[in-house]
Amino acid sequence: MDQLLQPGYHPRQPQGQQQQPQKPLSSNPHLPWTHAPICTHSHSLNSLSTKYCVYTSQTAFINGISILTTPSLAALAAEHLDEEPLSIFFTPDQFDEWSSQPRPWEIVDIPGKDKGVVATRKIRKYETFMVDQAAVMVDLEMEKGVGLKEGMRLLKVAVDRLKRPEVVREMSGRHAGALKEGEVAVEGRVEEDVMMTNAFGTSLGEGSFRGLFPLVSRINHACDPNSFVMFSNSGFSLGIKAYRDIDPGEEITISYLLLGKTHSERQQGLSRWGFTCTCALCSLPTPERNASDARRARITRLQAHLESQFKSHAYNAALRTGEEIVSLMKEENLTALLADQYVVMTRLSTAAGDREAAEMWAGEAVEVLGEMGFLGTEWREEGRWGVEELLGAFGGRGVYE
Ligand SMILES: C[S@@+](CC[C@H](N)C(=O)[O-])C[C@H]1O[C@@H](n2cnc3c(N)ncnc32)[C@H](O)[C@@H]1O
Repeated sequence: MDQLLQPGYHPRQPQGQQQQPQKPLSSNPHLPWTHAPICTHSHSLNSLSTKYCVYTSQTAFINGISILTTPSLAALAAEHLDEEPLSIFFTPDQFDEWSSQPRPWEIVDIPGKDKGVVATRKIRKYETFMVDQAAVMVDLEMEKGVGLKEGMRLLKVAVDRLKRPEVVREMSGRHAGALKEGEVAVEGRVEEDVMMTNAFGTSLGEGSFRGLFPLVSRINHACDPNSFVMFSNSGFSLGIKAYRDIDPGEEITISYLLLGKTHSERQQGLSRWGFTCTCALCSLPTPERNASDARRARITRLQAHLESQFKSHAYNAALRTGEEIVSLMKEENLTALLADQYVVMTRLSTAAGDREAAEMWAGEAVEVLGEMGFLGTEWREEGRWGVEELLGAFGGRGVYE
């Protein structure tokens, strides 16, 4: 459930010739792609001779999309190119309201962070206030299989072929623009920098990808964020929703890391983005920060304990452990983790034969998961989320899987 920004990092190498952008074909045998795929083959032992290509549709989505992947995953991707994000994240009423109003945020300069996104009106708790669609998707297996040089060459082709390549190139890659001393200008370097700085971890079918979402890429990190990312099933669209009410002028933030980490774990996890976090949680006075860290470390220990209790069928003891986890997560304001914990409690109560408790925990889980948007847009009306339905859909989640 946690949103993750996962720019894959690999060291820089010199590059070869410039690839010229190609024009869309007039009579097109490659539909739904608007350009002839450009392909290469893997030379890694794990995926020897696997074919990877750049597939572009300039007409799909908001900015067009380029996908670097295998022909079979491209065929799967082709089934989703007409995905309409508004109908995924909004009910028809919300859709009308959304369409008739200006967007409730703007991209502005934020001191010390380059750009960022701020609210222009009050955003309500759990409101979806931004939708975005991938502009570039890169198969992680391709990156490993074809090597950095070839991967960067194809990435540049992928960006060149977009409807508006500048949407990607104007993003602030950490190194984009300024060559370091002794560094050679290489093909695809700017594009690779932007991917490293701005891409999210996402998926398509069985494949893991780095996905570049132009709007969401402007949102800065906070360890106690006011917003979170929700992906569509295809992985091509996402919605940003508020964890709590956000005031006009307040900066929109998401967490680039899994939630629940201690201060030192967070700073270490964020080091790859090249900034030291000064969010409200990281800036707490030392005694309060230590107390928060102690609660977070205890949650981690208790989760391991609960897992062993579950495995040894000590369900009632596991429920008591789980209750302490719930209370600590509430103190730490870890809403997304709480939703999972409520599912765990439902499952434990069911295993313990306590139907009443199972229904109570299922109610808590459904409330949070529903409000967060994980049960679809009509979850309140459907009334179908009892214990069995919840465990059927979400029972595989939890700390003891
Ligand atoms: C996904 S981008 C966010 C948007 C970016 N600020 C921009 O101007 O496009 C990630 C980069 O933003 C900066 N950033 C994000 N959160 C930050 C924070 N809390 N403090 C300082 N810099 C931050 C870092 O340079 C990071 O590598």
